[in-house]
Amino acid sequence: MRLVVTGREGQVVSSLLEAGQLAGVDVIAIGRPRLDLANPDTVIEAIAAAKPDIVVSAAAYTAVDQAEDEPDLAFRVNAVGAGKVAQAAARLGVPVIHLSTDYVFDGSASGDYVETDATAPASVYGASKLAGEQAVAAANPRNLILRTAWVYSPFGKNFVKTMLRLAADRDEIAVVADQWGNPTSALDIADAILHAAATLHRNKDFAAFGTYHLAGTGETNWSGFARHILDTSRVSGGPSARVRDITTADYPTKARRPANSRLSSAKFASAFGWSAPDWRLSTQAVVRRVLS
Ligand SMILES: NC(=O)C1=CN([C@@H]2O[C@H](COP(=O)(O)OP(=O)(O)OC[C@H]3O[C@@H](n4cnc5c(N)ncnc54)[C@H](OP(=O)(O)O)[C@@H]3O)[C@@H](O)[C@H]2O)C=CC1
Ligand SMILES: Cc1cn([C@H]2C[C@H](O)[C@@H](COP(=O)(O)OP(=O)(O)O[C@H]3O[C@@H](C)C(=O)[C@@H](O)[C@H]3O)O2)c(=O)[nH]c1=O
Ligand SMILES: [Mg+2]
Repeated sequence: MRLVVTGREGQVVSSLLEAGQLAGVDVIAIGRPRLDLANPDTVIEAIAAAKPDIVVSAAAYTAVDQAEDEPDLAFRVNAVGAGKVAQAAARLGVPVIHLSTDYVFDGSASGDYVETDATAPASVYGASKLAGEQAVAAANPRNLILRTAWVYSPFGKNFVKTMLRLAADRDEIAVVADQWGNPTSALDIADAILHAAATLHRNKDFAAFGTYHLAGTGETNWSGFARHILDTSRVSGGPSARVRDITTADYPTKARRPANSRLSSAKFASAFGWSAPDWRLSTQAVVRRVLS
C-alpha cells in the first residue's frame, strides 16, 4: 500500500512518515513548491506523479488567528486546495482521507459533538475548513473526512511545545480554563490513518465513506492540558511552572474559539475498531520525547 500525503513538515505528515516506516507502509510526502495548495493548479499533476493507492490530505493553513487577516489565502488553501487534492484522487480512482477540525462547531453544545450535529464555525479558519469538507465530498465520493482536535506531537508547532518553552523562563503561566476539548496526539492520528487506510485497501467494497470524529480519549480544558504537560515535565526532570486558570475574556485573541468542542469518536471506533489512548497517556509520551 502506497500512501501519498500532502505537506512536508506538518505534525500529521511527519507522524505518518514515522509510522509508515515502522509499519512497513510506503508513505510519500509531497508539499511546496511542487504541490502548493495556495496555487491549486499544481495539485493534480503532483499527486498523479506520486502514484498513490490512497491520498491523505493533511496539509492546511492552520494559523487560527492569522486567518482572520488572510481569509482569501485560508480559503484558497483549506477549501479550493483541499478540493483539488480530493479531485486528484478521484481522477486516479483512489480514496482520499482528509483531515478537518473541531473548529467547524461554534461550541454551544452541552455534550460531545457527533458527526450529524450542525456545524457553525466561529472563525475564518473553521469556516475555511468546513468549506474544505464540502469541496472534498463534492470532488470524491470515496472520502473519509476525519475531524480531529487540539493536535500536538514532537513535530512542528503545538501547545505542548509552547508550554514547555514558556515554563523554561516563567514561574507561572495563565491559561484559559473555559474552553473544553480533546487533546489529540498526531502519533495516534497517524496510527488511526494507517489502520483506516489498510481497511480501505483490503476491502474494495468498503461503503462507509463520509465524516468521522477522531480525537483523543477523555476531555479537558486548555488549563488542565497545560497542567498535565508541566506535571509530566517536572517528574521527568524538565521545566515546569504553575498554571493559573483564566477565562477566554482574560486572553483576547483575533479568532473566536469554541467553548466546548468535545468530539465523540464512537462512530470511528465502531467502523474501524480503533480508538485513541487516554489523552493523558499520549501527552506523557510526547512530553518525554520533546524533552529527550
Ligand atoms: N494542529 C491542530 O491542532 C489541528 C489540526 N487539524 C487539521 O489536521 C491537519 C494536519 O494539521 P497539522 O499536521 O497540525 O498541521 P501543521 O500546522 O503542523 O502543518 C501544516 C502543514 O500544511 C502544509 N501547508 C501549509 N500551507 C500549504 C500550502 N500552501 N501548500 C502545501 N502545503 C501547505 C505545511 O507545509 P510545510 O510542511 O511545507 O510547512 C505543513 O506540512 C490539517 O488539515 C489541520 O487543519 C485539525 C484539528 C486540530
Ligand atoms: C499560549 C497560550 C494559549 N492560551 C490559550 C489560547 C487558546 O484559547 C488556547 C490554545 O491556544 P493555541 O493557540 O495553541 O490554540 P489554537 O491555535 O486555537 O489550536 C487550534 O488549532 C487549530 C489548527 C485546530 O484545528 C484546533 O483543533 C485547535 O488545536 O490556549 C492561553 O490561555 N495561554 C497561553 O499562554
Ligand atoms: Mg519555570
